[in-house]
Amino acid sequence: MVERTESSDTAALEAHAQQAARHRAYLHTQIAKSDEANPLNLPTVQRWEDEVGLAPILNRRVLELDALPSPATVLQALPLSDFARQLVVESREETRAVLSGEDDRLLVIVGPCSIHDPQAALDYARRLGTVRRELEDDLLIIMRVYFEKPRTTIGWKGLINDPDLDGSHKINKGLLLARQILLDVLDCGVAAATEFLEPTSPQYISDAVTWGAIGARNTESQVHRQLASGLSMPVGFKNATDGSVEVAVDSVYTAAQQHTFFGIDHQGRAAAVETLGNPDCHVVLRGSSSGPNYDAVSVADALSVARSRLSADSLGAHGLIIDASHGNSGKDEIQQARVVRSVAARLAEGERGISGIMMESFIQGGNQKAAPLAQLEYGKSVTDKCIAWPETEDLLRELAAAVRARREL
Ligand SMILES: O=C[C@H](O)[C@H](O)COP(=O)(O)O
Ligand SMILES: C=C(OP(=O)(O)O)C(=O)O
Repeated sequence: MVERTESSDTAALEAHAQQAARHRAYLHTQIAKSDEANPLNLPTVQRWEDEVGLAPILNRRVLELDALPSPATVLQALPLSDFARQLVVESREETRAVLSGEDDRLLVIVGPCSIHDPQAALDYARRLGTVRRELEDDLLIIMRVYFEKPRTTIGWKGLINDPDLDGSHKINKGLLLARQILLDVLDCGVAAATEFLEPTSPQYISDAVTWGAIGARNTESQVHRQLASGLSMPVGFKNATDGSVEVAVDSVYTAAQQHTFFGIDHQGRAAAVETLGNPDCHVVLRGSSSGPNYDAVSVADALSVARSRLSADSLGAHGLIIDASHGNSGKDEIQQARVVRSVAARLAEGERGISGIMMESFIQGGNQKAAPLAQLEYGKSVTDKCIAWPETEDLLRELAAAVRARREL
């Protein structure tokens, strides 16, 4: 097991609370500013096609180009505290160790399907922080802090894209708000997981992320595989929505290689990005439109595909993660809890191929239709149905007991 330092001690957290409160007050000023017409005094983007006489053929379907702050501007305005930086470094290393089997704990990625309300996110993070510390000998708990939602067709695309949930798409505000929430979650002593969807958004938030996901709708995308090859944290590739595990294994293989692709640097300038390859990628089994794949046979099959594919190229194959939601539960929170219990039972019987589990959970169970915050019930998902907090606590304790049982075998 990776040695844990003082960062998880209650005393260190309390000492940190004052600094975090001052930090939050500052951040609120920044967010308020971002609601103004021209946050951070950004230059107006000129319709260049008019100037060069290309208006009849260029940007014919582009309504508006609004300037965004550079990643460096956002990172400098909202920096990680020393405490948060240490938590990210340690928790990334712990995650890598759990995935490779050096650490016998279970990785648990748990939290709302999507973040829409900063207050509810922080409330959830505080609850999770307490359980995280209580169960840290058996579970490595990381909170789902998801700001970008991949849609099957159309729908709310998450807090970064539309922070006011009203179709106004204030991405300037969304970026700052998302970053503030991540900093707040880390300051509670809770490491964060997120899905990376837009290829340039990681430059604004990835320093605060311990585990990244590439979702089922993007797992076969070259752009996302390239992105993962340059990310600094372990990344899980979901199986495809049609159930294909092979495309996720191909992703793990591809993301481990070096790539050169289009991106932006921290000043927001277009850049050819050259990456080293990410050896800490792995598969996430999330079920599919044709049914679940969390059962023992599906897990063994996925591991065997991954091991033969990756060891042939001298790449270490990690254990995999079961996503108890999505295709594994038909997005039903009652079924999701059953999936978690079934996985816990198998762990207790000695299953070692499963390194982690993902659960969608929030303060209240179920979900509601996305709408502006004032019209919403507090602490309830605006995307997929979530397990309520009291049951989440029970499930976390059951998973910890299963890990202890597995250890004793
Ligand atoms: O996790 C959330 C959803 O499952 C995902 O964004 C797809 O949602 P949709 O099918 O409702 O668009
Ligand atoms: C969208 C998600 O999952 P998937 O890509 O498996 O549908 C998610 O985890 O939020």
